[in-house]
Amino acid sequence: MIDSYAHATFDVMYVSENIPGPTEETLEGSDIARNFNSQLTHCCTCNDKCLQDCCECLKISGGANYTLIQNHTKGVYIMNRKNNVTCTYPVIECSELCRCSDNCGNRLVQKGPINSLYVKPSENKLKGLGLYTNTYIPKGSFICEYAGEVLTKSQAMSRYHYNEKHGRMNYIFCLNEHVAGKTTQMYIDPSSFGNIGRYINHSCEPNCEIVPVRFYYPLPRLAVFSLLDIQPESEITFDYGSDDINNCVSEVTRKLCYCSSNKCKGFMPYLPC
Ligand SMILES: C[S@@+](CC[C@H](N)C(=O)[O-])C[C@H]1O[C@@H](n2cnc3c(N)ncnc32)[C@H](O)[C@@H]1O
Repeated sequence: MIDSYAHATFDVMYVSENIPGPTEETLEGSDIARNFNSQLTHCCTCNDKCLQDCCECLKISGGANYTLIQNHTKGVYIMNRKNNVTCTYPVIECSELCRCSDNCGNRLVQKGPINSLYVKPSENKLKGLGLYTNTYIPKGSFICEYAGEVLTKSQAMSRYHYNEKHGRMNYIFCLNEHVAGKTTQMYIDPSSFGNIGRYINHSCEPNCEIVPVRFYYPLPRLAVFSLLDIQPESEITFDYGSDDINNCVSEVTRKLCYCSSNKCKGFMPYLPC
């Protein structure tokens, strides 16, 4: 994958995609590993371009994943699926394991992030840094991954409490993956190993969402897709708690949200405990 944002800093090791966190010899650790392995090795035998009716990767995904739209300069692939479909089927892209060509329309996230992103302090300094775009992004576009270490719940909770105790920002994202009637929960932490997506702030009225996408290897990718047309110089945001998993904590302990949307709920979502 080409990721032109890759760079080294003294406190963050840049990784373009999710990496496994520390091994955990527990039931939870082996459950997550089993789930990952069961997702491995999907591939198709299409000759060139993949079509919905015969491509195995598209069949598992419940239909076409992406659609090519044309504008006057170039074609752009956008997400083709409604939210309820995304929840029921995993998004599986074609990959090196498949026989189809590299130009197959079912390869998007693996081509890497768009190249218009930059990091700067947010308008409200209390949010810290934020991720911005210097070009227009059409609705449905893939922007970048939110990549870091994949952790079990107990690992995530212990890091979360450590961050709280030491007044450090929390980067851990809880992914609820709903596939075939089963929900798998996993935690992604880009604080020490992360990519450009680690700078995306929360908004109660976001312009992006996270979609789990798989190709080639079993860890899911957290792909950030635009929910709206995004204008140049806008901040990229998603809702950290869109599954409404946050009602188990009293409001006293919750952090204030500075997203400045008219629909702001006042508090940041909280990790499920
Ligand atoms: C994934 S990081 C985002 C990048 C971070 N702002 C930075 O400077 O590196 C998440 C952290 O950013 C801050 N943050 C993100 N969205 C926020 C919001 N809407 N209101 C207040 N703080 C926010 C919180 O400290 C949160 O723990």
